[in-house]
Amino acid sequence: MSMREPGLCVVDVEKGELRGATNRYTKTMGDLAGLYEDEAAYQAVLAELGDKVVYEVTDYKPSADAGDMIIGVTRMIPGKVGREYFLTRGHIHANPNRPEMYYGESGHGIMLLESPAGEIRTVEIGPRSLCYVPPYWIHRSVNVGSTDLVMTFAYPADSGQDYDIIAKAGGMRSRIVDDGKGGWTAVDNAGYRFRAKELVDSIMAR
Ligand SMILES: O=P(O)(O)OC[C@H]1O[C@H](O)[C@H](O)[C@@H](O)[C@@H]1O
Ligand SMILES: [Fe+2]
Repeated sequence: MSMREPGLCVVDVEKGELRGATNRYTKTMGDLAGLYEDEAAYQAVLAELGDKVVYEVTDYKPSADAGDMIIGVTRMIPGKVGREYFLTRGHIHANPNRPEMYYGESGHGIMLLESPAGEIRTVEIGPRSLCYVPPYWIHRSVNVGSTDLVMTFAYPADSGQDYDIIAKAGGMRSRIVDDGKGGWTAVDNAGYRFRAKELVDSIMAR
């Protein structure tokens, strides 16, 4: 690795972005086709939101070198598709043994995690919560609040993102839905298919 200059960015909690970021990544509802359980509700929300940004990431990426680090901010608007709260696409790191941390800035979120073998964990994130995503866990954030969910994150620069792992399993094993009392609950995803043991073993060997 070569010497690099120190950096400084400022987390703008109100805007839900990182001032001084080198990249911006945005998703509209149209980019999230096939992720929600209720297709009719998805079409209705899509028609309502059009090209509105549903979540965005602003990050500072000095390099993609092993040992370097990416820092950034993610912001997701509140809402539901049917009973299901707004979510990010979700991924496992392409180098699956890389971790991540998320720090709650504002709003109320859930980090939904799934191991390659299909175990599920949920971590509730509010302001000043620091969530540790260990190596090998598939992760997706969900906004279960009524305001923007804003989180700061950091992860190794050579992590990468693999989205196929979720798509091939028919989604994540659980969905985060309205519990009917203004809160949230995790329910089974009826379309979920467990990964073959050989695939789980090969991921865990990396
Ligand atoms: O990549 P997605 O699953 O769409 O999630 C959006 C973003 O979530 C987090 O903030 C990660 O640190 C980003 O690297 C990722 O791109
Ligand atoms: Fe990640």
